[in-house]
Amino acid sequence: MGVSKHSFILEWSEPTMGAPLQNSHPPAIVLQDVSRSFNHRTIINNVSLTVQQGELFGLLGPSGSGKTTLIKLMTGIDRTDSGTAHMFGVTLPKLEMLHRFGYMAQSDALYMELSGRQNMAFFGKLYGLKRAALQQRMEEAAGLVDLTDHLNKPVGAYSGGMKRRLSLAIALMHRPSLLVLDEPTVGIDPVLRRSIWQELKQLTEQGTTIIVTTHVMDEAEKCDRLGLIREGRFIAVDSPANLLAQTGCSSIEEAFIALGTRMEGGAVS
Ligand SMILES: Nc1ncnc2c1ncn2[C@@H]1O[C@H](COP(=O)(O)OP(=O)(O)OP(=O)(O)O)[C@@H](O)[C@H]1O
Repeated sequence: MGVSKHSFILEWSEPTMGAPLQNSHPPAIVLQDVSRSFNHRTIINNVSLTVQQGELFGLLGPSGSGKTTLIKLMTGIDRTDSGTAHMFGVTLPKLEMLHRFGYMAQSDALYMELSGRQNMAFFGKLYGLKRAALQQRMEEAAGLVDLTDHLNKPVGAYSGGMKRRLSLAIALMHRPSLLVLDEPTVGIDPVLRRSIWQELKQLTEQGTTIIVTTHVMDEAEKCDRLGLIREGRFIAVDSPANLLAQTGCSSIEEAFIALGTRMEGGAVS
């Protein structure tokens, strides 16, 4: 049993002078010269990035390149060693911002002995949803990930893909302004994956900002912009079309390899 994402201890921080607090439409995320090390090893190296509200932003990079670490810094789940992170104009980390985003971690944070319905109800209440709204949102989110018929089973009896789908439903349930999804479609079949991506697109059209990590290239191509990350640095941040045009490649995978070779050691923000 693990609910690690909900048990992080965050520190309060005061808004920084000069932070864009007066702007009614501040970017969803602003990272400025952010770095993070573990055990004297630099994992995120001086990264800057702005993600606008309503953007569908994809993070693409090899295993261990720092994607999960970066999204933890963007959300204030982890703190930077240097540099600053803002979400909707608020300096991170800040406890109250936990209600502004839905986070789907790579490892499912679910109670195995409870049913899918009980898990959804538990997290829904944590997010402050009350009876009627909670019921409605649970039904909507479960339908979206095709779990309606399995909600009464204990999660311990779910397949890996079903657990992923339940985690996604929980992240979607409180309709956050920002959705952060760490490899959301691993173990999900192609048909359902397509409908989940259609829903993600619709959410961004309604103003939700989505940040998603993926290894799946056809998913990467659906993003408004992609950040290609290698060894804790961006080697490129641009729309899929521009990345292809810039490299003359016919696929994002090839573009990633070409840019990695071309820009060895360089950082782009
Ligand atoms: N809390 C931590 N303590 C020590 N090392 C860490 C910690 N978190 C991440 N790392 C290390 O940082 C590196 C980057 O990890 P991260 O999970 O950010 O990569 P990733 O790009 O998300 O990889 P994947 O695609 O495999 O999920 C790895 O070498 C990992 O072992």
